[in-house]
Amino acid sequence: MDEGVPGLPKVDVLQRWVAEHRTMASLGKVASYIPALAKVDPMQLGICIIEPRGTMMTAGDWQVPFTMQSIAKVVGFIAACCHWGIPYVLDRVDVEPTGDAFNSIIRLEMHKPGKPFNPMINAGAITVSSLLPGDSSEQKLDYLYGIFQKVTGARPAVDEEVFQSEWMNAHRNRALAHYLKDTGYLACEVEEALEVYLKQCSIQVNTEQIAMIGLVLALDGFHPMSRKQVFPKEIVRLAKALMLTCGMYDASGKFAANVGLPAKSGVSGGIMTLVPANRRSHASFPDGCGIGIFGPAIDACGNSVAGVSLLKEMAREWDISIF
Ligand SMILES: NC(=O)CC[C@H](N)C(=O)O
Repeated sequence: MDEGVPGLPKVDVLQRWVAEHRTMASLGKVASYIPALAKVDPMQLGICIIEPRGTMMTAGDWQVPFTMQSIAKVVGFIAACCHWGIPYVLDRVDVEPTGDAFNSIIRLEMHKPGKPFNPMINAGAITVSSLLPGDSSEQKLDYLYGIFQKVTGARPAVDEEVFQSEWMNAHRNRALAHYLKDTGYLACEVEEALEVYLKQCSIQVNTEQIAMIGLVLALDGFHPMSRKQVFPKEIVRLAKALMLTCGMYDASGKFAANVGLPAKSGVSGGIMTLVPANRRSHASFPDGCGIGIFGPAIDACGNSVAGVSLLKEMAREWDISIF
């Protein structure tokens, strides 16, 4: 723990904030359109912050496992870019925010027919899943899990109950995938792309693992523990730009205004965010950090209510906005 280390935020401050912001969860609801997610205790809130030297600050329900959901869209996008290069991927998915819900279908047909707006919404992420290398869902997932493992050191586990629950209720995602197949943007069969996409959503993590991914992104793809450049800098920069502009769905603008960090949320209540190295004289995290949050009660946009509220307080008090 960093408590008492000069220049670092105090863990007891963080714990007090978690206790205060946990109450905000009553303003949100756990996602119910995936039945397995509806069973979770909505009042949980946990956070893990990891700095490049490996120092960790934690509070609340930081060890509770949850599924990555849309946070995995960042890893999927990085994986596809690592294999194909950026131009090939961006020919198939754009980098523009939509202002629509994460599972919205409406713009696909209305604008640039069929080309998904960005990889952080479902249409874009399903397209990205179809691009992963391999001739089967197993091979594609194997590649994706390998990318995940480069950061966390472990092969990810899929929560089978959540996956089955999503698979049986994936009507809207299936509709998106069929539309993408029709317009030629899906690089494999519909069921294969859906299996890859929904299994990546069902990867089980806790706040420490997503903080670790956030930290590697903060360091432009450099892994401070293995001391290897695990992803090319250009790809990580693009992923962070997408997180900032599209990562919190149609609340991305408000999040940039109120918090000012690249972030990605998921309907299970996770938020992965990061602070880049900051040379401002009183910077709270001068060498940067990765932040993982879990708070399962979400708002109408699909973002953790207590998690966003906690991050606003941190941004205000610790001056961690990138702007
Ligand atoms: N916003 C999310 O986290 C969405 C992920 C979810 N598995 C879905 O596709 O509906």
